[in-house]
Amino acid sequence: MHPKLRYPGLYAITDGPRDDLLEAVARALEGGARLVQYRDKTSDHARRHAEAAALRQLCAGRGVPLIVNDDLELAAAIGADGVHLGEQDLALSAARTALGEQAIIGVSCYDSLERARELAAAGADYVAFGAFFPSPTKPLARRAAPELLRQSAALGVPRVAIGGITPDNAASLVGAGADYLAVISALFGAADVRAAAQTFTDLYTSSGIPR
Ligand SMILES: Cc1ncc(COP(=O)(O)OP(=O)(O)O)c(N)n1
Ligand SMILES: Cc1ncsc1CCOP(=O)(O)O
Ligand SMILES: [Mg+2]
Repeated sequence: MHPKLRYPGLYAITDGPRDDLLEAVARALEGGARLVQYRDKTSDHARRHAEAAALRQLCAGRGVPLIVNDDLELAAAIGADGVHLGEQDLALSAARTALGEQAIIGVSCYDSLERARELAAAGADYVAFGAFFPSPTKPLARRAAPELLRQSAALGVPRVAIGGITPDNAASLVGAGADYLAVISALFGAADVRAAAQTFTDLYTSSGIPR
């Protein structure tokens, strides 16, 4: 297990571009977010670099890892803790070579236990499944069943759940074994980001589930 992935909980994924990005992430951290992912699908390189660098500083000050979505070069340039890769992104082996052994490399496995087994064996630091629910951010995302979380318990790496997760449906995923709840809209779209984060965090601190 990667030493920086010892603490399960909320995995806050950004929904930018937005003017108050740093402020919003600061609130998510106050609400207990354990991991942050910078996810910005635009091609404004200068803004993306500046935002990612500022987030790195913010997260490092709280001892929370910052992961960059898709963009290995940006992750390396700002000294991020790691990168998240999907099936359309570069290969795990290329990212490992570029970022080194200490980097957190997470991979999307969608609804595939087979892909999770393969990538965990190849050195992925966490595997992500989903979408578990209809996602406002990615309406066409492939769907996965909570059973997958139970079936993947023996993989030996943390399992992340993503897709349409809200305070109302998250408990079932925690109960099925999700080590992290990756949330975009129900977190950064909330009127009170800190309170929303705290609600997800409380599912771990009050669940009594040993982690
Ligand atoms: C934690 C986490 N899980 C899944 C994804 C999705 O990755 P991907 O399939 O590459 O899709 P995009 O996010 O790049 O649109 C993720 N980013 N983070
Ligand atoms: C990136 C991604 N991959 C599967 S669903 C999703 C988006 C999750 O966002 P939301 O929490 O708003 O459903
Ligand atoms: Mg991707």
